[in-house]
Amino acid sequence: MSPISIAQNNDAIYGQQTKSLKSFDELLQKIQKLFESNEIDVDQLKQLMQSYESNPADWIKYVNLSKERYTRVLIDGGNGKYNLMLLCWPANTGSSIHDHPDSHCILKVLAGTVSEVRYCWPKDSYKDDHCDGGIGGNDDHHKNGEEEGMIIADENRLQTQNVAYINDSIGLHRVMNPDPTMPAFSLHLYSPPFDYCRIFDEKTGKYQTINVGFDPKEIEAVKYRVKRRTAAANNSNCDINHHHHHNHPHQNSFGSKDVLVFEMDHNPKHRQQQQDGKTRS
Ligand SMILES: N[C@@H](CS(=O)O)C(=O)O
Ligand SMILES: [Fe+2]
Repeated sequence: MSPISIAQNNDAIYGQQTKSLKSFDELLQKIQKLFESNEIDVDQLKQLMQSYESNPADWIKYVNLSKERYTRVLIDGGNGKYNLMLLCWPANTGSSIHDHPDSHCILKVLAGTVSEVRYCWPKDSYKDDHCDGGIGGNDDHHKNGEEEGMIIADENRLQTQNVAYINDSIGLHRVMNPDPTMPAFSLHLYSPPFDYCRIFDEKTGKYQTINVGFDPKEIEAVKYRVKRRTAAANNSNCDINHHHHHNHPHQNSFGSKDVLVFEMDHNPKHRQQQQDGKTRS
């Protein structure tokens, strides 16, 4: 796969006149279109995210709200170039302090209000991975046994429609939905995608590496399975003695047409497997 180079152009002129996007699908398509290129302007991405006017009816179908923790629902795997996901924050929940391994992270609040607290990297942690390369091995980087509390760099309250951006060179963060009763929802775009990150202890600055996955959305609707069969099997009018179409790629040797048959799948286990497969693609 070719590497994606992401340009950061602070003088970007894009979006000065960005018209607002009223449809979530249009946003998804525009993001896909942008990523057709191998050089993507982050500012352009931010502006795209900014330009979408959140309407819960658009994205409610992705919602998967847990009772006690935030959930991550994959919307678009971006052909390996990015992950676009809906994060569902129950009342009074938050993430641990974490990094975004070499990824650009653009976040848009779709509903509710979230607070973002930014932290400086604890001494040596950033350098460790970026100079020595490689995660894993020894997660204890406080060689002299000294422990240091983490330093808050910044605190932002993000309202519905607001967009925030972070990457490892900016620092670490923790996102929270402080509301005691209302859930919050945010749209996150990560490029390139990552499936692990580091979480940090606020008091000691020590970290551990964890895997981050997706929460498959429960499917309410009946899904279809696709089966392939030939029309000859259930079409008595088919004349199997006529061979004049045998060069056609969709004709089998008996001259009947291959058709796709959609079949309802009533087995909930299959449905779950299908969904699992989809969210990991
Ligand atoms: N980066 C976090 C969400 S957030 O707190 O920014 C994640 O991908 O799960
Ligand atoms: Fe994050």
